[in-house]
Amino acid sequence: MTDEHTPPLGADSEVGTLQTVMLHRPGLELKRLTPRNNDRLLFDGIPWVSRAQDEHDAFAEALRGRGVEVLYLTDLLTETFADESVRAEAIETALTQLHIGDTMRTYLRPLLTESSPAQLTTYLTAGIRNDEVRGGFGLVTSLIDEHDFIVDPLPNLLFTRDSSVWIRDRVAITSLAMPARKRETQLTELIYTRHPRFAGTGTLHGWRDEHVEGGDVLLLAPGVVAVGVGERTTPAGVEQLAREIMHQGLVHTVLAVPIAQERATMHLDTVLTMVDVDKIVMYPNVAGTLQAYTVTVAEHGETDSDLVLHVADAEPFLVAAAKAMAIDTLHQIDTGLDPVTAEREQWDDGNNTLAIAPRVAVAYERNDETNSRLEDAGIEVVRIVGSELGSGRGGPRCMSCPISRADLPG
Ligand SMILES: NC(=[NH2+])NCCC[C@H](N)C(=O)O
Repeated sequence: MTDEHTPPLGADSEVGTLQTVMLHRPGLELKRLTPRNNDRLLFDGIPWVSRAQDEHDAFAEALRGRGVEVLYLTDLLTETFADESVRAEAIETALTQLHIGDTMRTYLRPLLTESSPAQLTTYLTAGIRNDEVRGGFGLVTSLIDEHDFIVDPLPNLLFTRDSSVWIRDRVAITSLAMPARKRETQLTELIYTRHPRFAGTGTLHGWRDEHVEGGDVLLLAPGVVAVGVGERTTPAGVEQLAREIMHQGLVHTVLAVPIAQERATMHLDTVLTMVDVDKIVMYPNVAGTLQAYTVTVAEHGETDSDLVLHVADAEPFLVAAAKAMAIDTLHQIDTGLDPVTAEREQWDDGNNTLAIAPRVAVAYERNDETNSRLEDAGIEVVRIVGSELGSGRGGPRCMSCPISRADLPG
């Protein structure tokens, strides 16, 4: 559903003027975090939820102040649930995925079916704790601790970057690697396939059992995508993504970029982000060693599986990227940080900026050194507070899924 006020869907760069973005305002699902489950649920601490909400509201307001339309994942989901058949489909998929046994399944089905669209959104995002179910008791509920979950909460929904990514006018429904996040894409898939605003949008999702996460996917330039391969995106995952997007003619080159399989560098966007059409901010401690394999099409085929790929030898990332982008140099902002400061600021997502236009980037204010070097290089830094938001290890780029960006001039 588009009208003259709705920009066309999609993005073909990291830096074209941001028009529409999907965020998730942290809610009840964050209140589920305890010292017993935070590691499994991929948070490094227990956030102060009301403060996290304030910080997030300020982030959204900073974007709106720059003319960006902010959509919230849970609003879209609730709107999608206005349709009873979508609710039924969501409930069946959720029930199939949960490890709860048939007694609990039989009990939950009517509970979920009778709930309102908004209540269903809450159940599916904030989860259901054992002590919150009344009746339907069976072996499973007796064996699970009363404060454990029948339906796990999804605290990492905050990081909307990972559970879907737009490449030109298609949206990839990703396949998340960590068990704690798997259910997230069930929700993004419902939104993109069933919400009227996205009617007719083509989806990419041929991953089978492989993984691709949006935080690993960087749209370096129209036609050129870099994909991190490490803790989250798997080698066969990037191959499949490359096949799909090259077969569909969305891009001509994919750069596969190996990154250390560590929490600190879980996604490519924790290591580098773009701040201008030809400038990136990059974690200096990896800058000297980051490599890329350039993947292009050697021969087209009937289907994406028939495509013959050409994979070049690994080259330094900046060299491979500039060649693919057909520019002389992809500049790395010289942050000149000593390795310890660099390591501290990388951990706090200093390199995880969200460009809202060429040379304008949203960044956590705490990363003083990186931010002032960005400013020295002529980048306008829109600072946001992230003391609580950051405890999930994600910055402004992780917390945003661009749905529409203006094409770059020229
Ligand atoms: N695009 C990103 N860097 N996302 C960060 C995600 C952080 C989240 N706690 C996770 O471990 O999955």
